[in-house]
Amino acid sequence: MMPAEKAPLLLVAACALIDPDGRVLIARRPEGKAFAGAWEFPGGKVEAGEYPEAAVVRELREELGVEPCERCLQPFAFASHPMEDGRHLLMPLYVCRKWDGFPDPKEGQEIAWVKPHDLSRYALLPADIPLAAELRDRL
Ligand SMILES: Nc1nc2c([nH]c(=O)n2[C@@H]2O[C@H](COP(=O)(O)OP(=O)(O)OP(=O)(O)O)[C@@H](O)[C@H]2O)c(=O)[nH]1
Repeated sequence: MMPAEKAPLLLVAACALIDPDGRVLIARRPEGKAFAGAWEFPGGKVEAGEYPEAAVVRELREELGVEPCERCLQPFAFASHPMEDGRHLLMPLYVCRKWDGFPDPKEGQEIAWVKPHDLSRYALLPADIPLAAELRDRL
């Protein structure tokens, strides 16, 4: 798909937590949010003046109550995807294998630990589909 010309960028940062069995944590967007019911990688919008790694740490804390150390966030891939509202999504995806705490959904979202091969069985957000394929092929 060709990105639209001159679309404002939306910078979102996301993270695939990976457990010792190689499973990836995905979360289901709760009711009330855009794309409710779709599965995604934990993360969110990068705020003004924030850098992406800090946004990931903040969002993992807010959404799941886990504390990754920033240096455990490994850049893995990115999504570049036109959005329905005319903006263009740019989303770095990090992977992280070490964090403090147990993931506990703080926003009523469902979570699942999924083998990379099985990610395609979930209704992922469209921008995440190529990322899931990369996780399957490269993890
Ligand atoms: N967190 C996250 N957002 C994603 C992913 N894939 C993807 O297209 N997005 C899009 O990126 C945007 C992130 O917004 P968000 O609503 O999660 O961010 P946020 O928590 O900061 O939102 P808020 O405005 O409700 O506080 C949404 O448009 C969402 O659809 C993903 O894997 N994880």
